Amino acid sequence: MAFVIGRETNRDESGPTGRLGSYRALDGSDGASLRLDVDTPHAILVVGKRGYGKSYTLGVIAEELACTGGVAPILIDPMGVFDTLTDQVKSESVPAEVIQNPTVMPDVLDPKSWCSLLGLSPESGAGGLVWKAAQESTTVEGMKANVREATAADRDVRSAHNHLSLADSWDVFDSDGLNADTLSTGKVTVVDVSGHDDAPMNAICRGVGNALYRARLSNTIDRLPWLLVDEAHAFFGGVANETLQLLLTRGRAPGVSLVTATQRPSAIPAVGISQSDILISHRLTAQSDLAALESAKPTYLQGEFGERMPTTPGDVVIIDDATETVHGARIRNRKTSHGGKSPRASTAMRN
Ligand SMILES: Nc1ncnc2c1ncn2[C@@H]1O[C@H](COP(=O)(O)OP(=O)(O)OP(=O)(O)O)[C@@H](O)[C@H]1O
Repeated sequence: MAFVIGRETNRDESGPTGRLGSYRALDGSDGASLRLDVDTPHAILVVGKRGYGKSYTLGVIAEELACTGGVAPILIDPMGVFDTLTDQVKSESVPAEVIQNPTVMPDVLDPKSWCSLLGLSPESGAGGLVWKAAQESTTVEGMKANVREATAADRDVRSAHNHLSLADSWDVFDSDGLNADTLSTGKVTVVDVSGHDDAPMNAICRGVGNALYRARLSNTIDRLPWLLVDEAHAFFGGVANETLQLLLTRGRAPGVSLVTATQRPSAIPAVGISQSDILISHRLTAQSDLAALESAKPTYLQGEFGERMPTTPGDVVIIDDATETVHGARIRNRKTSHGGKSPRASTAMRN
């Protein structure tokens, strides 16, 4: 019989689950099957040092969600490695689509976030102009016009205008940008933000997260969204931070799940760890990362965690708040191919 991570022991057992992998026996062999509750909303944090399987695990969760009814999985892909989810697989099809060149609505950013996105202090002359423009206009063109018409020092007008022109050149803002209806499909939607700098990547992540949250609050979509974010430290450090924290603290009530993956748990806010009800940890060795996890989850981590630290890619320790249990497991093989392999000179020589 399989154990279901994230499902309280006294809960009805009929809801959907996804296959995560299997227990890791002491001799390294596979034990009983381990599944993930995908019936109710969760906040899941996947951590591990480079090359030990975080993206692979995110791909496994995405594959399971793609094959689950009633959910809308959306994966923010900063490295462009998840387009392989659309691979045709013989065994079982994984419904997936990739959105290249995604755009979001400009009004997803409030005036303060516009200043922060452009690296302007709201107290500066140029920052003040951007703040006012964002308050009074909902398109980047409109904001630029607003700045041009402002009565202010030439230098500030030029600076504010140049910063807005830079944002325009990213091509990520559009009044017809991604909305919850387009994102809420039975497939896993990969939002490819690779090729963008941190600022535009963050704007897209924020736009997608906000759209899903608002749509669930206003009951305009039926499916329960699951937002999966790889390299999450890059988003917790930018304008997407506010949205990710909102989803972590208030997302589950309207039915929005968040799955974040990072190689640097010490670089994400403590709430990113403490508010996650499921922690999937691949191998970690940096003392600062272990300390960040231990200070946010002391009850489960003391003793057992260090002792069970995995040594092989694909092996994990799972800490489950719902059942207050810790599990040593091996994540299953992907159905679709994994696109996150490190480039190797020896492979390039063979080609
Ligand atoms: N569950 C697994 N089963 C089989 N192989 C795995 C598994 N997890 C990881 N691997 C192997 O480990 C390699 C590295 O995994 P992955 O790309 O997910 O690492 P990562 O932790 O995301 O690294 P990075 O931080 O560099 O993105 C994969 O290419 C794959 O070969």
